[in-house]
Amino acid sequence: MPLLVIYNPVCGDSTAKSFFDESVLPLLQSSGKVVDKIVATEHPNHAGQVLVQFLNEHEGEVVVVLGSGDGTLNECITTLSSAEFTGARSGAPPKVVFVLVPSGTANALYSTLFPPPTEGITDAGYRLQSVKSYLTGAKTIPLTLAITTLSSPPSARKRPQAKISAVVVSTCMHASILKDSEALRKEIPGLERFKVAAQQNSTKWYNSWVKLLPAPGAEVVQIYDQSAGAFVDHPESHSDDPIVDLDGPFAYFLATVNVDRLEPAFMISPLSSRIPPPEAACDLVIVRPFRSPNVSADTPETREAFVPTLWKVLGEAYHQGSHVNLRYNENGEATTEGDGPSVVEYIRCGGWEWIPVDDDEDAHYLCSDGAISKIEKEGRAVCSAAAPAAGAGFLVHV
Ligand SMILES: Nc1ncnc2c1ncn2[C@@H]1O[C@H](COP(=O)(O)OP(=O)(O)OP(=O)(O)O)[C@@H](O)[C@H]1O
Repeated sequence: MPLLVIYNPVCGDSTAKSFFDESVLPLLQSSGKVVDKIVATEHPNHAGQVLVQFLNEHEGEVVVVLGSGDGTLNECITTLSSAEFTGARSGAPPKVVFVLVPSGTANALYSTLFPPPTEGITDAGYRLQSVKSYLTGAKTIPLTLAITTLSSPPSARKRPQAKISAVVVSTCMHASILKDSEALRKEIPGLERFKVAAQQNSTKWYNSWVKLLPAPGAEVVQIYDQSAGAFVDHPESHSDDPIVDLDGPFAYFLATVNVDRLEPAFMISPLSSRIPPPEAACDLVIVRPFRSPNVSADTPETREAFVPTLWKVLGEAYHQGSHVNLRYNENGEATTEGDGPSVVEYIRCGGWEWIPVDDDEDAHYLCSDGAISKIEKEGRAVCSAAAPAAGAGFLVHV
């Protein structure tokens, strides 16, 4: 099978080149693998261009050993999804098998597929697990894609734009943090900028209309029931009318595919690995402040008073994803011992619509695998989870 090696020399702590030169390439060679092409990316989107060119030059399914974070993987998938192929490939979507070498900052997909702790294993050993799976011919798994269509208002008569994600699609706090941390990059180069951006956005609530749609093979939308420890049918989703409408305001709204975490310890959608979906689906983590018994109005004071609840949710996500078990107690505190409403609504669905309220500027931002888009005024974002067509799509060695 044709073998392409791509690494991003500037992602994460910029060690991809030395790791490939000293560990990955020698291991491939000593295992008898012939590499057809090796490319160090030179600019954003380069990885996708290289992959499309490689596919045009080779037949059948190809293997890509990819040294990067989630952003470069996304570039490969996005470029390929809209590429026009020539010759034997025209009309037949390609099949690409990725062998991941985590080299980015967060490596959400890799740390989900190969979860820490890593005791008893060296750093190099940890990073070579997908390579070893490839060398031993072990398992591959298909990636589900989340396809988000950003539409303009009907009067604009513009084509919708599609964003493809293999990890996360979010609005609200997560999108705001990603947007603002980019603006802080020059001023604060390290991870500290995410904390500063989180502080800047801690009192924001976001107004939007939301619809939840069932997965193609499921009749209804599902919601996690803490008492049952299982997904159950959403009480407002019925087989004759499965779409669920949710009112805002929202503090947190984040959907994942393929991953249970966004960085090794930040397990924001833990049920995607604890109770794996039987088919392509999004796991949605939602926090709506009005579920709190202490919140009955949207005022600067109630927003300020809600900040500890939001921090509690995010803090518990770092503790094996235990935010999914938080409930309000009689004092309105978020606690795992409470018996009131769940603080987080954890939804499993086929997709969702986000229609931001016009005058809420902040509700118009959407994050797709780290890239920020702006939804136009009177526009909307519609996201759906998609499984690859048989014989095509993206797989990962695990
Ligand atoms: N030579 C290059 N110079 C500058 N940017 C590059 C170069 N090659 C790739 N890039 C860009 O680097 C960005 C970051 O890469 P990537 O997302 O893989 O790593 P990361 O952000 O460190 O990790 P993670 O996504 O896991 O947090 C990508 O958006 C890609 O476009």
